[in-house]
Amino acid sequence: MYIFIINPRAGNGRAKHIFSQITKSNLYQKFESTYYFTKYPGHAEEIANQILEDPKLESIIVIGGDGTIHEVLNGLANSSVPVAFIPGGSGNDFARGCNIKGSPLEVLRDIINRDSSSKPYWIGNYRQDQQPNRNFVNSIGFGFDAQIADTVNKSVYKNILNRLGIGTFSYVIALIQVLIRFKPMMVNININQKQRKLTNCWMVTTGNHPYYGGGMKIIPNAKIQPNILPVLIIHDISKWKVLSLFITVFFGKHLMFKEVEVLETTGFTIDSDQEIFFQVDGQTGTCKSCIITKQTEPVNLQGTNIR
Ligand SMILES: Nc1ncnc2c1ncn2[C@@H]1O[C@H](COP(=O)(O)OP(=O)(O)OP(=O)(O)O)[C@@H](O)[C@H]1O
Repeated sequence: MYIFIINPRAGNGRAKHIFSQITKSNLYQKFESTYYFTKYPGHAEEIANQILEDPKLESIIVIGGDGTIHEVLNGLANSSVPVAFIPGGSGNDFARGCNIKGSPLEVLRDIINRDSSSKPYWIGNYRQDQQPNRNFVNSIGFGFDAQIADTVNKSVYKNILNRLGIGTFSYVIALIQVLIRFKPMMVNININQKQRKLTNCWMVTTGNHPYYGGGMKIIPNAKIQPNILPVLIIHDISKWKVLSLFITVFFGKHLMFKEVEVLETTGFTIDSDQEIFFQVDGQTGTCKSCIITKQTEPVNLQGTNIR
């Protein structure tokens, strides 16, 4: 049996609308399924964890955005149950990263038709301030990008621009707002057996695929692969240069700047005496230390076009 988990709030109601369309289709009548709507933040994680006990469960189909798939994959712990995703959020970076194409019904058809050929996808793990280990599905970032994500999440313009289909523009507005007030971080990074102290650090970000902020190619060389995490570090840069650097992010050309480093590692730690702003799959907070690694066991994803 297929079990749908739908976030009715994702994409300002888009996910709910998509599921309603699906239930009216002939395709929906062709397989056994049931569904759950999430009722509050964190609920998708609880649902995913509970339905694992269901002996009839064949596959979980998530309809929502990046926050919803983040919760579901955290709720599944290390289970090998196949997961499929129908994008219904605002940013949908996960769908972009996994090359999920077509209308919701086309994606559903792919999921149903290809259920024997799921593709592996390697998520990342993070552990902040001695708290339990958690998973990131897209990316985790510290510093400037985290403050931009936080400003976007709290803004009034996010929903308006998303409705107009130009959601990425909210990141441009937030970038300028954050640029004016941002103070570079003082952080210690332990990476590839080297301890580095960065006194003028703008951001440290890693991801399981290139996309962030509704389609920006923040880590252009990130690949869906086991073990390796590309880590992008921006430091010792002036505010004006950051502005020109972020314009080039849209074309993936920001790696040309000498202040941008990309290292490859199996894991790293970051810490500071001060609270560091972080974003994980678009949700934000602060911490003083974090250990980041890549999960070795893959998630089985259905209905993607991962190459
Ligand atoms: N019933 C609900 N009421 C309020 N919030 C909810 C509910 N169900 C889930 N949520 C929360 O909604 C948040 C946003 O969901 P999600 O990220 O999937 O959509 P989005 O923000 O529109 O898309 P994207 O992250 O791709 O831009 C999640 O953090 C989730 O915890």
